[in-house]
Amino acid sequence: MVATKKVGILGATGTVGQRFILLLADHPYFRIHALGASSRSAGKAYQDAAKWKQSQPIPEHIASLVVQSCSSEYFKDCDIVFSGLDADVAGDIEMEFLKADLVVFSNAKNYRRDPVVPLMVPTVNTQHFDIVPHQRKQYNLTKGFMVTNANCSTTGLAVPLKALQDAFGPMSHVIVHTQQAISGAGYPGVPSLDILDNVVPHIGGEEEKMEYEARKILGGLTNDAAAFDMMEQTVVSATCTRVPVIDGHLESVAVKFANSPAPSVEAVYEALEKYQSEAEQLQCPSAPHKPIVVTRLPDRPQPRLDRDLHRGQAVTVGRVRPCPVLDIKFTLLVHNTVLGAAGSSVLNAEVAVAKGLL
Ligand SMILES: NC(=O)C1=CN([C@@H]2O[C@H](COP(=O)(O)OP(=O)(O)OC[C@H]3O[C@@H](n4cnc5c(N)ncnc54)[C@H](OP(=O)(O)O)[C@@H]3O)[C@@H](O)[C@H]2O)C=CC1
Ligand SMILES: N[C@@H](CC(=O)OP(=O)(O)O)C(=O)O
Repeated sequence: MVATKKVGILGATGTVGQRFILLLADHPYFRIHALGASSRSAGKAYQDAAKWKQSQPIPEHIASLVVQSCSSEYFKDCDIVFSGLDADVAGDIEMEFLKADLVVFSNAKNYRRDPVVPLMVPTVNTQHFDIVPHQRKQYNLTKGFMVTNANCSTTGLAVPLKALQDAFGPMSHVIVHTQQAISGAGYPGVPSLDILDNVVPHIGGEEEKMEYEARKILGGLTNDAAAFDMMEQTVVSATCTRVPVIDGHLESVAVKFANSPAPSVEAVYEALEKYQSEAEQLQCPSAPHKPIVVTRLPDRPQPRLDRDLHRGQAVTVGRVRPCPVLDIKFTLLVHNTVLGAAGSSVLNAEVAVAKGLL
């Protein structure tokens, strides 16, 4: 039985913030205690501040909570602070919270490349929590620490790549092409006249993030748990596009393994099916029973049909086939605002609780 933890949400009114509200409203041991957003929202009841766009209503006990500005003084009683802040402001605000010795789980890109901050996908690299004691020393903290989650497209990619790396050793080349949902751009996001009846073949900064982040996530930690070892032997090439889908990023992936011969299609399916995560072994309440849902149907995965499997915390993988250029290719689907954003933070925090870090 885990003792109740008070949690705060920064950026609570945004697309990711709204997902946090839904994921945390009935959580078995996290209780929403404080909500933060910009000065446009501070002082208002949540239901008046948020442009609520979820298919479920605002949970009753949250609707009347007053939104605060994002200053650590209003969050000092929180055991955990989840951040869905706009990246333009996340850097300064999250650092102020960390220096106030608070525990911060961030969705923003600002600290993903920090040498002592884990970049964590909860069904992939929760072993990276081992750097927390070193991070605390660096920042002179007693109980606080910061963990970031990855870019939403990188998150979907990292899960099957980890299963393949565990089963068949390192990959030398990964080529990925994404078809990303419009909710990835926040609210109001991409203008309807740009996206309806159209595909936009560019998402600023996204390809560089995927090419870097996958290698930090799939790398290890040094023996003294004071630095990350990037997965240097793998080159990742990404092409990112925006398509008129509301939620769910679809990705076409081709990989070449460093070792030969390459595994068969059947061996790849089996490795994906067998893959398990530490989050599930630790019996975290939001852990998917299967981090990877394998489909052998020829026309799946599809965003509308597969994004909510395992409450949006699993990655669906299908269409595994030989690649005439690299070794094998497949298609994956990730729910970009659940496992790709708020869901990752919540599950990362559950793992931190299970590991006794807070
Ligand atoms: N959408 C997605 O799929 C994913 C998003 N992310 C990342 O998560 C973060 C949030 O994204 P998203 O929810 O889409 O963005 P939104 O634009 O929908 O929401 C941004 C939030 O930040 C708040 N905010 C803006 N300016 C300030 C400020 N000056 N001070 C305090 N709060 C402020 C807004 O408050 P207010 O309402 O008051 O303006 C709002 O709550 C971003 O860093 C994004 O890159 C990561 C992975 C996936
Ligand atoms: N850029 C992503 C969402 C996002 O905000 O990513 P990041 O957290 O890496 O900035 C998308 O548009 O789908």
